[in-house]
Amino acid sequence: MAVVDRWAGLGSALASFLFLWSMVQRHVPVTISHRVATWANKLVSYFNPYVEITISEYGAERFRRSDFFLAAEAYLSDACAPRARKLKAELGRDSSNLQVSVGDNDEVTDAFQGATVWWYVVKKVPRSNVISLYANQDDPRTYRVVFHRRHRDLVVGKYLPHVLKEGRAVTVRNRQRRLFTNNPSGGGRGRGDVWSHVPFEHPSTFDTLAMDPEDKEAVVDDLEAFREAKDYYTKVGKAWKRGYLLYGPPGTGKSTMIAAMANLLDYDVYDLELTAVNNNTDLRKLFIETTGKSIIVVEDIDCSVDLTGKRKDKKSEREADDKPKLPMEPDKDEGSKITLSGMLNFIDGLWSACGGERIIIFTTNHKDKLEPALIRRGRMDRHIEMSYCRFPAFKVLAKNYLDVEEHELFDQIGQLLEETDMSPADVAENLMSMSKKKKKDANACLESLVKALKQAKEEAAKAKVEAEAKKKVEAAAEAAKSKEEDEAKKGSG
Ligand SMILES: Nc1ncnc2c1ncn2[C@@H]1O[C@H](COP(=O)(O)OP(=O)(O)OP(=O)(O)O)[C@@H](O)[C@H]1O
Ligand SMILES: [Mg+2]
Repeated sequence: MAVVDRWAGLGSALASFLFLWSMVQRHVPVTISHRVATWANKLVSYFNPYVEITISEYGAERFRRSDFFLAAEAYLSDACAPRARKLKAELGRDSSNLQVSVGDNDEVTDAFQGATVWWYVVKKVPRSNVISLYANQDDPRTYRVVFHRRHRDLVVGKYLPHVLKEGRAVTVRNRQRRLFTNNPSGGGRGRGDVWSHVPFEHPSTFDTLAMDPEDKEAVVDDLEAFREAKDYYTKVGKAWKRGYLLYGPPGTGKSTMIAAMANLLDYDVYDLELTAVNNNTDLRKLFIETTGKSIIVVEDIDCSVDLTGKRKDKKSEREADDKPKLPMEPDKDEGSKITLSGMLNFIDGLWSACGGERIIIFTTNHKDKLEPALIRRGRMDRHIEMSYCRFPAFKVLAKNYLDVEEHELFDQIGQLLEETDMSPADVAENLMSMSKKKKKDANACLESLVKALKQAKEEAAKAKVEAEAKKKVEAAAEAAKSKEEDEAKKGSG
């Protein structure tokens, strides 16, 4: 880098010369002084083979740090910090991770396709008599990127875009993922007004998720294909998003799977509570304020909106009838309700393409109650059934909870699980409660599970007998009633 400094020295010598020249230029015609200055500049650039590009911390938008600067900072901390002599360690804004970056007024060297690039971190010291209104801008920094002029095309055309791409990827890798929930409608305009967030720290992964291994592998493959498919979506002219419908009885792992998906893809989660949204306009606003690399979840979609478009809670829905829970026709009072058309726009409206890389997930306990238009392929691209715990899923739970992969009771448990519908949540609870008391005594846990399964089987058989008896009584009452009506008709005739 000494070479660069030597040329920088020559530049400043010539600058001093130009200053002296300006002192005497009032005695010289303007055109001549202008020419001399131009020649001097040409002379410097002719002999100085180095080119410099600066990246300022605050660009045109004075109140926001420039995206390129942030990407360059992340890139340097990842790729070049190990070679820097002065390092700066800080805690990320949302994270507990320690982030190490290149220190102020230091230089690092980077190599790219045979070209050497020098990076300088220059901190502008604030003038003592200036009071800044913006705390962050007290001491803005600038990156100077210096390279030989023969690499100009390479640096501008390839290296800087590479820095931007890699820097953004590092930022995504290092960020603390977040779980967002929507604030009640009527909030302001920014993301902070419509969504609140907490760190997303759910430990679920596909390894700990109990389900049929083949189904699990298919879901993982699908998600990984989606993540890599940016070019494909562009080629076929589709917004880069994918919809999943997770359906099945309570406690079968729908919410757990969403967390596993977020952990696999490294995405944020937006948990959309429809009962807190006033109308289609607010719904759109919420969608627009989501970012890329995110999963937008509507849990219990069948319980959120009814035929008239009013929101209701899960309990009152369960007491309601079996009609589809979203209106087919747009409601007349469109401004004050969420309608089916609003929901469809939410999923595949024009603005859903902004940013891309989003997954939309609906969960439900009653797939049959959903409006077919809402879940047709193309909107909900994949329908995933989460079912009661069968033997392959049980094996995952036994390994997770008890560290047991083989056991003499497995055959019996496998048989019982085929005959009895028990949710993975209930199976897990049996394994866990015993393991707490008996310090992970696998035998005792599995015996307790066998007992619970037998009991559940007996109860199911009893309920079946009772239901059949009730049906018979109802049929007999119905027959007696119609016989009475027939006789009454005959009597009156
Ligand atoms: N398939 C599964 N694999 C591993 N754990 C599971 C699974 N299903 C349920 N569990 C356990 O049971 C608990 C409840 O599961 P979860 O909340 O995912 O069920 P759900 O299908 O979303 O239920 P609901 O329909 O009531 O929302 C989880 O915290 C998890 O510990
Ligand atoms: Mg759930």
